[in-house]
Amino acid sequence: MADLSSLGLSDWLVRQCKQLGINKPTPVQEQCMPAILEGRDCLGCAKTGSGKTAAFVLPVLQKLSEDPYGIFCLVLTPTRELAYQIAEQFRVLGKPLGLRDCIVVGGMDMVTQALELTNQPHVVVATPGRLADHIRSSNTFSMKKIQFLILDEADRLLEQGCTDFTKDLEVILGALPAKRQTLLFSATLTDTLQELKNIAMNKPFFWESKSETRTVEELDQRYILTPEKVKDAYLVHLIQTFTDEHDDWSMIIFTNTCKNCQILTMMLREFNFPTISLHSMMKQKQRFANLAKFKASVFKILIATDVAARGLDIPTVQVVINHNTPGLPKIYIHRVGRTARAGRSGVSITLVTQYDIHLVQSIEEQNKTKLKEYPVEEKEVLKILTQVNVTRRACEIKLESTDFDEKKEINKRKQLILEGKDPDLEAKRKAELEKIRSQKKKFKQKIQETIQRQKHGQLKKKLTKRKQMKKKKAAQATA
Ligand SMILES: Nc1ncnc2c1ncn2[C@@H]1O[C@H](COP(=O)(O)OP(=O)(O)OP(=O)(O)O)[C@@H](O)[C@H]1O
Repeated sequence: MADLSSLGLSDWLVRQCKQLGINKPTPVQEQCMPAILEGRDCLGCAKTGSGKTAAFVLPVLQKLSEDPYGIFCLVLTPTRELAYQIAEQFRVLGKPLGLRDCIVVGGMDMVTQALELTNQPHVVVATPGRLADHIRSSNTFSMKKIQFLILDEADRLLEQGCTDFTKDLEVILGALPAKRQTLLFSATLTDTLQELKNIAMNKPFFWESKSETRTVEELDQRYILTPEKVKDAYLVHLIQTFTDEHDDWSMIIFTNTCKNCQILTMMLREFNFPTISLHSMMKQKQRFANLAKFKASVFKILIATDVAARGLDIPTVQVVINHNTPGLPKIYIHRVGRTARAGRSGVSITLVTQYDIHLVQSIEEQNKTKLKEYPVEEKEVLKILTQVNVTRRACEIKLESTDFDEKKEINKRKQLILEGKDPDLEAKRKAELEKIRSQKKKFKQKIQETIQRQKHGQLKKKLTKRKQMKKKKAAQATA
């Protein structure tokens, strides 16, 4: 295996890596870094926890040290917490350069970000929505000279859907030079490969880890079959047994909605489990504070929605529990990838109800691995069933009394005001965007229908003509 200096990194950068415990390159780093240093676009698809962040941070810092200017590099990532994590890696590794970075994410003060952007930082790490807002609303900074555009978790940034980033990415790409290096990384790239290649300008270098499975060998993937109504009792029992059998541990529990996240946190606290939550209905400062407390092991259990499913690198996490079975195999891969990172071992346990069997089958099929059953004494679970369900119900009632849903709207408005935006104007803008989208959709449908009608018409004409020809031939034959 090559070493970091033979891959083209200067001594100062190799020394920085060693300080971080990065002594030998991982496969994705060994394969992708030389191509990036040669100036090529690159698509890197490697398993969770395999060092994809350093695979792009290191070559960017190497190139920046040869020609320091700002804005040199733009990194886009789907969540705010990931943006902070990536910026931290740039900062620590790029310290000898006096690296100036700027984090541009939602939920934080826009004016402060705008001032930082005007200082032309070397590296900008952003979530697409907020950066697009800055581009739309001001021309006090330019990205026309950037050398690198990086899409971390690229498939998530490019996927179409209700929360897609498409509009914002179009605005951002319009503000970048065509002549640049484009690097795209993710653990689940291949299903959107063509779209990814469209973004990457010139014959990208493509590398993906050879193994058939997307999850690492060190990950022990388990499941528990449980009726929906008994699921929470299994969860409490799992945490209790884990607490009894281990001293130094921490776990992430993924669930499907912000409300469930809130209720499960309240419920587990009733059982004196040190639990904290992370979801998109929380104020941004609270999200960062909770994540910091979990990373510092002040709380051992983090209950999160999929806002935490990708990229977060927290070495102490030994267990990931899926309180709900993820709807897509790739969500499963990213969730369980929060443990068993950088060669460490880890366990994932998915609570599978009678409604989720088909989901587990598609996870096993796509990931080419069989989940093994996790042994649990069912009678032990049934002993606490009533207590758990009563506690959960009490938490639900308590949450309802706080108007959690209405609070969502109030929070959103407050957040917008904090960010220096007018909530009513935002609501109007969103409504207009929605209207344009639905008009575009109707227009597309109309075109499709017209094409279908034309095809149908042409087909009809052909059939009539064929019939007439047949009749003519028949008449000639009888004449
Ligand atoms: N060459 C290396 N040797 C040892 N540890 C490394 C090396 N490169 C990165 N790491 C460490 O491995 C951990 C995981 O790295 P990173 O977060 O970049 O993984 P990833 O591939 O981006 O994972 P995900 O797909 O979940 O985002 C980090 O703590 C990082 O510091």
